[in-house]
Amino acid sequence: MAELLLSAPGKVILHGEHAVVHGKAALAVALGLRTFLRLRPCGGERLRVHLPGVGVRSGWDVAELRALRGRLAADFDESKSPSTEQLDVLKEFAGIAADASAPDCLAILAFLYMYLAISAKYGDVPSVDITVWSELPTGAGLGSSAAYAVCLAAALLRACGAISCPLKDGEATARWTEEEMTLINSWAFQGERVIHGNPSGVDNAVATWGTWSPQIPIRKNHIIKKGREGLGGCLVACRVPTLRILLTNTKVPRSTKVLVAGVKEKILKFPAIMNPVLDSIDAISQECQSVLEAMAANPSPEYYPVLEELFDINQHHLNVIGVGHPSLDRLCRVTASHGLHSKLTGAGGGGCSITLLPPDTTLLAVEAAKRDLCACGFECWETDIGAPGVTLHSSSSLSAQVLQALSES
Ligand SMILES: Nc1ncnc2c1ncn2[C@@H]1O[C@H](COP(=O)(O)OP(=O)(O)OP(=O)(O)O)[C@@H](O)[C@H]1O
Ligand SMILES: C[C@@](O)(CCO)CC(=O)[O-]
Ligand SMILES: [Mg+2]
Repeated sequence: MAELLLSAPGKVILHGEHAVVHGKAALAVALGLRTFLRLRPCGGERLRVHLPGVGVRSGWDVAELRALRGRLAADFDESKSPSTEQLDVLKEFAGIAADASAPDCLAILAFLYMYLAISAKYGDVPSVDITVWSELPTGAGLGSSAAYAVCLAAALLRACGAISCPLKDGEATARWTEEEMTLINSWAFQGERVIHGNPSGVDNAVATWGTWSPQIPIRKNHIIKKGREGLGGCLVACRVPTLRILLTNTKVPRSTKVLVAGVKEKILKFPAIMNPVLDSIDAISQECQSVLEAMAANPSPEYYPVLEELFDINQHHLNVIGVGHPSLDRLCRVTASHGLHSKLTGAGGGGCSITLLPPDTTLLAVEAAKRDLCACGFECWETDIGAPGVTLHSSSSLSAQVLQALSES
């Protein structure tokens, strides 16, 4: 088989993080920052993996992996969750402690699970050398785990022949068919389960399908159907506005898995208090969607104060459900001092926030806000919102920087 180069985008959640895990709506957009994967055939019956973002360089004998697959003795399917017993066997095999949650451990575990499950269902993956490199910060709320899982799912499914290679000679990029993307998304969701514990599936859906429009309403357990209906509906029914957003990374590390588990615990402890908050977040997502649709039809600046107020209310709600952080409070105060409104995005607990930049925001105000945010030790950047989902690339379509990062293995 030939070399494969592919990529998947990160995402920004405008509203609905955490609530989406409990069946509420979320509005998410694909981000112009991507994770890239290179798969190269190699000899020697070895599988080699290089993940520079999390400091992993590992390799296993293919025969050893086949034996491990036998030990798991499972009927793998894209609709089946990884079981605790299976993950325990993988941890033992990879020398990972039972309670390990470090980025490299989770990355290896997700890789091994997807490799074994996909090869068990569709046939052996040949000896290959896989490198994954990302423009996304890891564990910062921008969907790095989902972009990683989507890249792995697409590469492994292609390597064992379960999906086609849509890239024709002379083409720069290509996308898979709807049916193939559904399969990629389902396997990526299982990879996300290894990393997140109990993901909603919103992040992998966005990384798979991407979006050129700033809204895909998605609910847990209706990911593909809802997401596709939502996306199709948006593209057909309305034009959507381009939002200018400043992304800020507090650089405070956190784990989505831990934060999602913490919210669940709070809901179980105080259902009568927490459930109305989730309902309110759901209403915010619905309201934001209506406003965005109205803005698309009538791009008037009068809508921005509403969007800003929704950011403020949701940020308070996210603090109430326990996923705020002092660094995020500080960030919101700094942007507020420049008349700008922010909320955390993704799992919270640190990580990234989004700040809305209405069209009348002066360059000077943005620069002043950025300067003050950087002075807090944060990193911020404006980036494109709306990006294609999982994509196959020819090597000539990738920048020299990406190619170099992928070949430094
Ligand atoms: N480029 C990568 N290479 C290998 N593993 C990665 C890569 N990017 C992410 N991961 C895995 O995903 C984990 C981070 O996932 P986590 O869900 O906590 O954060 P996130 O996806 O960046 O944020 P969020 O889920 O809030 O959007 C890392 O600890 C690592 O295991
Ligand atoms: C916090 C969360 O809602 C978003 C993480 O990007 C988790 C999920 O949806 O799986
Ligand atoms: Mg994640």
